[in-house]
Amino acid sequence: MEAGGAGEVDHLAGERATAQFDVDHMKVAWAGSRHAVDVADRMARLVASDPVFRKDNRTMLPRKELFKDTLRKAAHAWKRIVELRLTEEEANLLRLYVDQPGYVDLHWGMFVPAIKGQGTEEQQKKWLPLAYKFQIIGCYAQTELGHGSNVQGLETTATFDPKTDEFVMHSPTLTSSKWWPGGLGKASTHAVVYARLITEGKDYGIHGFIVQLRSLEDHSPLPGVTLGDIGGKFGSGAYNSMDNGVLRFDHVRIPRDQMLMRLSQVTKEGKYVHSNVPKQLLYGTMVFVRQTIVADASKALSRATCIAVRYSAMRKQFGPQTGGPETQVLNYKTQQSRLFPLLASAYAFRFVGEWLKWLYTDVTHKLEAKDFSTLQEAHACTAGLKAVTTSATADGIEECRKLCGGHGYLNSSGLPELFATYVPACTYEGDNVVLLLQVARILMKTVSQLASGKQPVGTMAYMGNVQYLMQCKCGVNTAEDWLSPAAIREVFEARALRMAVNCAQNINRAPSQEEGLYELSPDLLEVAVAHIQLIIVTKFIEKVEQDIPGEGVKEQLRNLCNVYALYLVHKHLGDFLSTGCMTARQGALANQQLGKLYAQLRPNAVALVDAFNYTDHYLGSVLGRYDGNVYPALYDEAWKDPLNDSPVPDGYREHLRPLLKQQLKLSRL
Ligand SMILES: CC/C=C\C/C=C\C/C=C\C/C=C\C/C=C\C/C=C\CCC(=O)SCCNC(=O)CCNC(=O)[C@H](O)C(C)(C)COP(=O)(O)OP(=O)(O)OC[C@H]1O[C@@H](n2cnc3c(N)ncnc32)[C@H](O)[C@@H]1OP(=O)(O)O
Ligand SMILES: Cc1cc2nc3c(=O)[nH]c(=O)nc-3n(C[C@H](O)[C@H](O)[C@H](O)COP(=O)(O)OP(=O)(O)OC[C@H]3O[C@@H](n4cnc5c(N)ncnc54)[C@H](O)[C@@H]3O)c2cc1C
Repeated sequence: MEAGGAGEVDHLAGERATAQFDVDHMKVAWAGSRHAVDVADRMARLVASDPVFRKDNRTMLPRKELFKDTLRKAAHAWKRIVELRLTEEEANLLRLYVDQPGYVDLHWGMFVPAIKGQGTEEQQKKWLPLAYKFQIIGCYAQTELGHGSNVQGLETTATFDPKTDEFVMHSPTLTSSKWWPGGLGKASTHAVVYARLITEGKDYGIHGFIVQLRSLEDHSPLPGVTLGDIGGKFGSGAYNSMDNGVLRFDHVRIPRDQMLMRLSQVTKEGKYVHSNVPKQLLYGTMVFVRQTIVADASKALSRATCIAVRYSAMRKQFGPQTGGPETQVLNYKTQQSRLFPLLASAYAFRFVGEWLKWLYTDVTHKLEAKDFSTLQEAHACTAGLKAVTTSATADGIEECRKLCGGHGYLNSSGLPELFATYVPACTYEGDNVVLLLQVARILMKTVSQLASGKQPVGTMAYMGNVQYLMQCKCGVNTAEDWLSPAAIREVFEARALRMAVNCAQNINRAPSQEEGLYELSPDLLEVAVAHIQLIIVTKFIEKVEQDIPGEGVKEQLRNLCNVYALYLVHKHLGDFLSTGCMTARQGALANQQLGKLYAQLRPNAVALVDAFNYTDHYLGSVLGRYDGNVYPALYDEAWKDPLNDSPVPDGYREHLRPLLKQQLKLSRL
């Protein structure tokens, strides 16, 4: 927990004293409201003070024990939620702070939303109360051994039998085995299964079905259902707490009313009826989850940067040639230029995540009113932001590990497990490359419609300003000029649009559109990234333009926003130069300004990570401790490893002793 208890010494007090802003108000800006800070604080402390939620030994547990520990924590969390009558907001936060991936994530995160989004009112009335009370446990079974990205290529079949008014669920091939769904392997009693709907001899493509998998009496798989876990995954602890599973059906029958029928129906005579709605609504659960993944990216990256900033502030190496105390590694300019852009990115992802949540809610209201005009915008923003933020976060966590030197490689630093748990976010809920290509296709379509005078809307509205953006010249003359939000916005808009137009022109030169899209797909990825980075920068600028209370808070956020934008300019300078958006000199000025911003950020760095308001329990890192008292903690932690249970290791008698004795004999010869 935070420092302040009797006898505790705050080794980072000096760092905290140099902050030039009101940390308490920054906590509000980060969390979204005073209420959000208070609820999060209460839930984090509740979890941290409960011994069942202990996690410091997690990476040392064998898989079976880790899984059992996950079941115990999930059951205990549910018990506390019921006993304390927690609200949905409080319950979600409690689960977040328990911080152990498990079946509940998929139950609440995908099974329930799939039924809400794709079930009729009647189906919702039947299934949701069961799910809400945990009388059933559900998962989301879409991906198969043979196909994940290509959802239309799934092979599982649901064939309607009008004689019995049932669907027959079947896995016709090995590759049709469901493979990966979280919670499926050992915990779930039910699944929303995606399968090809076949009726009257015709294949109508992929639809969702609620299928019971296990007995509610003894949890054994139902007849015709084969179930299991798919095996150990990357890293110790980490995502191994999750029972990602395999599922096969051998002609399993389910009642007709277990097809999710909000978007399309099958009558009892076997007639297929499609409601007058876009078929992509079938993908609605994925859009919902991608939006939550963007919010999670800021949590994971802020955790990693919190650990790296606090540790870098206490760690000392070398010193001035003239003698005197050693230098805090955070004072090295190289450390700052690697770490501060990640800190700025954590804030940027937090605010774009907040905006994306608003967009998602807005689109959902429109869909309810049968207005489908913003569906494409929702798809492009959720897919693109999911891809860009998760890739940057995974890379950022790994960079934070390196920023902590050797100690960052220890499990007790928390960083290896955080990385191993986080990195599959680049793959699940849509491989990042596949998702960026979706965004790029939409951008190419938008460019092709510009000539006809169709005005792009939403986050693509800037493309309508094509005449100006294709020829504008960046007006920056001094390093300070880069502090202008208008200048930053313009170069990001010009870069994104010019890259998109260039790519569209190259595609048009190809023998066919399809061939062009195929040949130029590496360029298309960069086009999509440029567009998404523009969105993140724009939303950060808009955030900073709002009324933000608290002494110095707005100034710090403006600083972070400029760091984020100019770091991207520096990193992608090739894009900006090759599209003629700026000159090499202006690029050098941006880098010069970046150096000045790092110097301004330095005295505020520790306070900026304190504003995340993470408990030591949630951080799970001896290096990131609030009090900065790292060395005794590292030393104590080492002795907890089971390898240190005895001074002479198991295996000495069989493998070390004979070897040593043999060497002794040989040396005597
Ligand atoms: C120990 C603890 C320590 C630390 C913890 C720290 C951090 C942890 C952090 C986070 C963890 C927390 C939570 C995790 C939560 C969840 C993760 C768990 C599980 C993940 C679950 C899954 O993975 S579920 C499976 C997901 N699968 C996919 O995403 C598949 C990807 N593929 C697709 O989406 C599609 O098939 C496609 C889009 C790639 C292609 O589809 P299709 O072939 O049908 O389409 P076309 O390309 O032909 O396009 C046709 C038109 O449709 C439009 N379109 C496509 N998709 C959508 C959409 N979703 N919405 C709207 N429109 C869409 C497309 O644009 C085309 O439009 P046109 O106008 O051009 O016709
Ligand atoms: C930890 C974890 C949890 C998961 N949980 C669930 C779950 O709960 N439920 C569920 O249904 N699924 C789940 N999944 C599955 C996940 O959604 C898929 O793995 C993901 O969608 C990627 O699909 P894939 O595995 O088929 O990758 P592939 O598509 O086979 O990707 C392999 C490579 O091919 C490339 N590629 C593929 N298509 C293209 C293309 N068109 N153009 C260019 N390159 C391409 C990719 O970029 C990648 O480099 C989970 C996966 C993981 C890792």
